[in-house]
Amino acid sequence: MNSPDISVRNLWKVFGAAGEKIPGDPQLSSLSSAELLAASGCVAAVRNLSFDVAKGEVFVVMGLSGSGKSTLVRCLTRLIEPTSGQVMVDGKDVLQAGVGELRELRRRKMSMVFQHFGLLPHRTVLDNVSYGLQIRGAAKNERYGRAREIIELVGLKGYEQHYPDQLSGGMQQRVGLGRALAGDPDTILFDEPFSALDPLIRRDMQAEVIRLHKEMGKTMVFVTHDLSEALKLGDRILIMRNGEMVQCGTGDELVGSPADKYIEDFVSEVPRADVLTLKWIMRPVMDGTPLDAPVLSSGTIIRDAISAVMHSSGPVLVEDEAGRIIGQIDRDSILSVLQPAEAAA
Ligand SMILES: Nc1ncnc2c1ncn2[C@@H]1O[C@H](COP(=O)(O)OP(=O)(O)OP(=O)(O)O)[C@@H](O)[C@H]1O
Repeated sequence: MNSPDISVRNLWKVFGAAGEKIPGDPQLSSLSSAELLAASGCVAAVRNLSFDVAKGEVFVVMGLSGSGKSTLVRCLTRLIEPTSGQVMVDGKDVLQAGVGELRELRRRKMSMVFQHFGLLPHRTVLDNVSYGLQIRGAAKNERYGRAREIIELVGLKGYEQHYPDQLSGGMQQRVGLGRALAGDPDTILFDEPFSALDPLIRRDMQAEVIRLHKEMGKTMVFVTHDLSEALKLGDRILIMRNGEMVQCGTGDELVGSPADKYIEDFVSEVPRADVLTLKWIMRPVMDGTPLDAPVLSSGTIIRDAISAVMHSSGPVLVEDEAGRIIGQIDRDSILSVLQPAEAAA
């Protein structure tokens, strides 16, 4: 992994009057959510989480409603005050930051895109996008120049003088995205940004995030409760349940090697051929496999290998990143991961 952009250690957020004493109390902290609520009146929304987000990574936080995703992402910039733990950004602990440092962190390093857009209704698109630069004290020419570039980047050229209520939901979220990008932060935090949008617009916006990530390479922390969105966007996905981490890994790790029954159920509907790579289905090379057989990379998604394998008269060899042959696959290995209807086709 690249050097981490964000490093979270033993982070807790416990809501309730006695919240402060829960993390350090071995008895209370080991209770289930329901037991803790009954015993102390507290809700542990984030429980002892530790993880790193690498520079330039798209890190998805996923879980059912109430699992603690929003609380976690808000704790990263202390929009919600964590109860205990450590959040390191650029080698500094956010939990120790003073008011001024925190303001700088939110203005320059980490911007947030919210589900309900959070736009200023009486300001134009241009003023909404340049707002962050205005409160940083940037001169009018500079902030409008930068805002116009960003407006073009997020596909809203021509709408500079429109007001939020003159735009569709998808366009309003483009403004939200533009506003987050305008200050050129290192990291963008997204809290379920597309869940209020129609499915088609949502797909457009997902593609937009993928494009912007490719072009700008920013670190992104993306909260969603939608597994297909998580798999589409995430380099890695952290799955939460009742404030705890159940598993954190790449999409193919979650689908190919679920940590427990909960994750197994979560990923049960995912078309495995679209997510798993050849490394998950290859077998050792067998005696007698011709060495001039076709070769595919172990990182190939199974769906993309179907044609080559089905058209090959024998097995297909699998190589690792260094070009070493590490296994083989054949028609049966492909058929074993296809849905019954696909396999019959
Ligand atoms: N201000 C608060 N006071 C008390 N409990 C809270 C507060 N905010 C959140 N909670 C509780 O913390 C838990 C986690 O909530 P959170 O909103 O982080 O979950 P979520 O996974 O983001 O859910 P959703 O997908 O519905 O937004 C829930 O049990 C919630 O009721």
